[in-house]
Amino acid sequence: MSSTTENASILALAEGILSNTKSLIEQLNASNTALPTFSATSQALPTTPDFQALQIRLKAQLEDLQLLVSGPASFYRHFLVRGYEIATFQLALDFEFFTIVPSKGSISVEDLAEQAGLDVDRTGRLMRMLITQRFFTEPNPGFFSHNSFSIALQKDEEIRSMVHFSFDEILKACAESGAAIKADPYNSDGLHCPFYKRFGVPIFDYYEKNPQYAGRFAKAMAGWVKMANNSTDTANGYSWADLRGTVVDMGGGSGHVSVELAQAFPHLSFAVQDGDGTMLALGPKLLTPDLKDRISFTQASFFEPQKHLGAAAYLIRQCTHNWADADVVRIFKSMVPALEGSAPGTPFLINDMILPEPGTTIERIWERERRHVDMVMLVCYGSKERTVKEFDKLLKEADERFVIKNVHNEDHGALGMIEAYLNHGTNGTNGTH
Ligand SMILES: C[S@@+](CC[C@H](N)C(=O)[O-])C[C@H]1O[C@@H](n2cnc3c(N)ncnc32)[C@H](O)[C@@H]1O
Repeated sequence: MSSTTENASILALAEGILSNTKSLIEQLNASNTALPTFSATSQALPTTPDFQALQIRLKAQLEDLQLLVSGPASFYRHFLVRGYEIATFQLALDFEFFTIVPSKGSISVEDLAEQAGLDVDRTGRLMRMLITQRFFTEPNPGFFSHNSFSIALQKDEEIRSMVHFSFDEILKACAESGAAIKADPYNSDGLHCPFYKRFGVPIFDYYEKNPQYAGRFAKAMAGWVKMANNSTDTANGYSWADLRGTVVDMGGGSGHVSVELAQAFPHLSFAVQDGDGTMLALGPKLLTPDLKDRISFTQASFFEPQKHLGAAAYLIRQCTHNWADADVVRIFKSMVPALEGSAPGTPFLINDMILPEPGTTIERIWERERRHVDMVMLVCYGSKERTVKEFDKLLKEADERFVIKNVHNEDHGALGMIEAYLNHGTNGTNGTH
């Protein structure tokens, strides 16, 4: 359940919009940011938590006003054609309109069509459809230029990769959702999900077999960090300063999170583990000389018993959401020998998105952003994002002695941090430090 403006009159909504727009302008003035326009030279907006909170409030009001002003019939008239709007955008990405249209000046429809390798008629029709949605402009008939929204995809290859991969393989997988789930309505995992139905392999195997798309996926993930603004959630989500020793970063990929933490907390060392040797091999290249002795890389599967004993903490970041419940229980079980072999109270840190418990009153847009990612998991991995209660249940299923001691960032930020431990203390201790 999300907080709503459900019973607000359209006038109250409009007044709220006016008041929040004034606050937004004040924040922009205070940070010396020019007011946004559709011009290709419009300045980027701030990404501070205060500004984002205001954006979310305003967007919820704008959305409600738009819905109420439209009414259901007119709303569905526009909703049902989103598939065509998405097809237009997919074509613009596939035919590289965003990079072909020059950053300054304009390009004729004929030149754009020739460079894109597409006929002039459909090039013009696609561009004019996009323009109605506020991507690109047509300053003179038959000549196209960028606006602030289209140029954003030219300027940043990582953000463009995130958008393109979403409109390519992920959209194709989404289109198989009905067929995949109807074929097997009671099973959901990497082999029973729309991605598997579309491509015949689990998603990680797909990228192993298609290195050209694996490269775009890696860039897309870097783009997502910029768009979701979540890079600081791990560093701020736990009291790393209180730890001493080595943090094991399970499923750490190239180790980019360990690198960031090692820079922020120079007293700690990190042992990055990942199942994928190729991703792991990228890690040592990220290391500056001062980090070389503090970060190690080992190929290890988190489904196998954890071999690194006596760590200061075990971190698993953005991995549990890729796996179905039964697999997550296996991952948690594989931690038990290491936690038994470590000091009582050694933290097991699960750093993943946390969904609100049903019935919690929160911002609708905030919840929707989390449910978007939950749907990514459903479609691409047959897995899910979880509430704290769901994590607790899986931990207990793996071993009754798991206890959740703390939850950080539960109701703000993009990623939460569950601080669990294995209660194996002796002499009546409860296992905590
Ligand atoms: C979504 S990425 C998260 C990477 C990193 N922890 C982060 O937060 O950016 C999931 C990672 O899990 C790794 N992975 C998949 N299966 C694994 C396994 N069985 N054992 C260890 N790592 C695995 C993938 O190679 C990938 O690096």
